[in-house]
Amino acid sequence: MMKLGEKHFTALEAIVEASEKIMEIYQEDFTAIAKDDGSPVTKADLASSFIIREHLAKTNIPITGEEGEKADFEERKNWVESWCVDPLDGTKEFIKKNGEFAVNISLIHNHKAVFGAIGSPVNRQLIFGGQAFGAFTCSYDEIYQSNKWVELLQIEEVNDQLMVATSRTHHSGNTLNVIRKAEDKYGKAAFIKKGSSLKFFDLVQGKADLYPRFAPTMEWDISAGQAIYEAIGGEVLHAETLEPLLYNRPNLTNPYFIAKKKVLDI
Ligand SMILES: Nc1ncnc2c1ncn2[C@@H]1O[C@H](COP(=O)(O)O)[C@@H](OP(=O)(O)O)[C@H]1O
Ligand SMILES: [Mg+2]
Repeated sequence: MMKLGEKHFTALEAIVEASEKIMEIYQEDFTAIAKDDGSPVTKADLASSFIIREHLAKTNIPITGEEGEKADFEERKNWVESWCVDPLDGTKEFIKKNGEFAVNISLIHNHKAVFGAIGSPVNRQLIFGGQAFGAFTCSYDEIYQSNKWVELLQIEEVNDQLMVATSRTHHSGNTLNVIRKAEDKYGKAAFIKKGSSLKFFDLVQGKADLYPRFAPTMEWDISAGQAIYEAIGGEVLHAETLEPLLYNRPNLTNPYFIAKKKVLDI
């Protein structure tokens, strides 16, 4: 297994520092404004984006992110390596003040998510890793104490009761079809409802077996989680082709997908 390098630590630091700013704003009376696409944005999204960009600028690797300039595909198609950043994933949950938001950073290499890190600002906990590194969890205070990191175990079994992760706010009929199919094989499912990429905390710890998503998401919502999950026997598959999702695509909106344990057979 490879050890994390300087750029990976820069990403972890960026998440910790951005999270501190997010939590400062979380305690205040902030307001949300609507973006051009109608989705909400707050001072916290923008402040977090600024901090993360400042950190990642040290790596000289270009960035695709939810907030800030997005390069055209004409330029992006030449990128061998790029960061993909969601400075505040789950803005709706942040506004509702239910704690279910996250900060996501992934590293894309030739369209594949090779490293990912997700931070929970409320719990001050990180998950991070990739196929070359393995996957780990640690608290925000432990990023430079690798002896305190907990290595996440390879996922080898489906839970006795099938556990399905779902969005708190975005659903569709097809999600139910996939769940029914899995239930035919594994019995009645129970649900873990959670906003944002925090769902990947449940997936990588094996608590959730399946996360079918037949509603829109963007590259920065899922790529970090995919990199970590793939390191330990999880997969994130295009719902139609059943191929792993690729990134830095012309269209940054993801296809519908199914994230699941590899051992879960549907
Ligand atoms: N109509 C839409 N188009 C694109 N992405 C959407 C969308 N509706 C929701 N999303 C994505 O779904 C994410 C929330 O996921 P969930 O429903 O699992 O909590 C949002 O993250 P942001 O809050 O960062 O915008 C957003 O990126
Ligand atoms: Mg998001």
